[in-house]
Amino acid sequence: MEHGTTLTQFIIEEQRQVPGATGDFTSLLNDTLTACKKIACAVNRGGLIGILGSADTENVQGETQKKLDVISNDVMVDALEWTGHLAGMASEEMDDPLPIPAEYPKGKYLMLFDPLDGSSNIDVNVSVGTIFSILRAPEGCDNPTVEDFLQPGTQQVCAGYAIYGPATMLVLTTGHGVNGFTLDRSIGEFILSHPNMTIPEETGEFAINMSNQRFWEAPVKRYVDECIAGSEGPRGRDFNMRWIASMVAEVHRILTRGGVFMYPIDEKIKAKGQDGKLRLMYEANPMGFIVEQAGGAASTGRERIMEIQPNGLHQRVPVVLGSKNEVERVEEYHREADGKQAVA
Ligand SMILES: O=P(O)(O)OC[C@H]1O[C@](O)(COP(=O)(O)O)[C@@H](O)[C@@H]1O
Repeated sequence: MEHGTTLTQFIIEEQRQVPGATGDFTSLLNDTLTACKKIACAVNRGGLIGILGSADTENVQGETQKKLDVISNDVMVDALEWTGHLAGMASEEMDDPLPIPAEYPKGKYLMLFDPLDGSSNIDVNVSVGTIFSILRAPEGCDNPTVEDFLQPGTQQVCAGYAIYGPATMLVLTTGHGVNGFTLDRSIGEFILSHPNMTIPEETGEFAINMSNQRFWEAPVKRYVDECIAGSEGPRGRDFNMRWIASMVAEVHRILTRGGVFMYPIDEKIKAKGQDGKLRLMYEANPMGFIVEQAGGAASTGRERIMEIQPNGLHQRVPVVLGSKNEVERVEEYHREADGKQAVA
């Protein structure tokens, strides 16, 4: 595809390779693009129209919502509920699945999304984003239950994210590689700018919230200590560290120049009775699909994320993703530690 290709043209030409494609999926993606453009506009003008700061409401995660969390969620719902392509949708900001109102036709897809990822960065003007995952709805399903959404990541039809940074970009996969599109505000179109994004297997860059170090499990402590020990240590080479606190921005950096991103389980998270920080259905699964399609790997440290059978809409999981060799090394350290624990 030559540069200058719009995302709509890209998807239409890709769908022509899909036997029996009806155009539904292409339209659903177009509706999602429109929502992301509207969110980009709101994020961009946030300080001018008084929508920065907290909404003083809590979401199902027990987190205080930002005004833009709520606004972005409403934008996604308004852009998607009337289109006739969805049977239902679910979001980080909504406790339960949202059925399609009776006055609108129902469709054959389910959409899960994190309307604004990296919320802690909104007010400080650091990159944030929207993450989405598209699944097929069970045949003839008009009113999807939670169970209908609980499909492993391997069942995703499409996964993508919009990143609202110096440039607004949209990166997605439909299972045929990963492509990045930049919003050309002069024409209001996403244009192919990063064809066939791939993650190098080797990297010298890791990302983790170091302030949680004292709570980490032994395999993560060992991996990070060895990176920090650099050329004098067992890895025999130096590593750089990054932490933006927006998963979208971390994954985008890794798709652009490699790296490994970790939000492992730790004693602090366990003490809250949780299984991780990040959510499986609308953070780990879509990012796992994108990373794997770009030649990387996505794991909990102990298993492939995309093979997890979900047990809840807002289920949390540990996340280790990025350059394949590093993810496999972290998994190896978990096997060794668990093995030692199993023997002990
Ligand atoms: O606050 P911490 O521990 O640095 O965690 C940052 C992580 O939490 C998140 O902000 C969670 O996502 P939300 O902002 O959608 O709740 C990730 O984007 C990011 O990687």
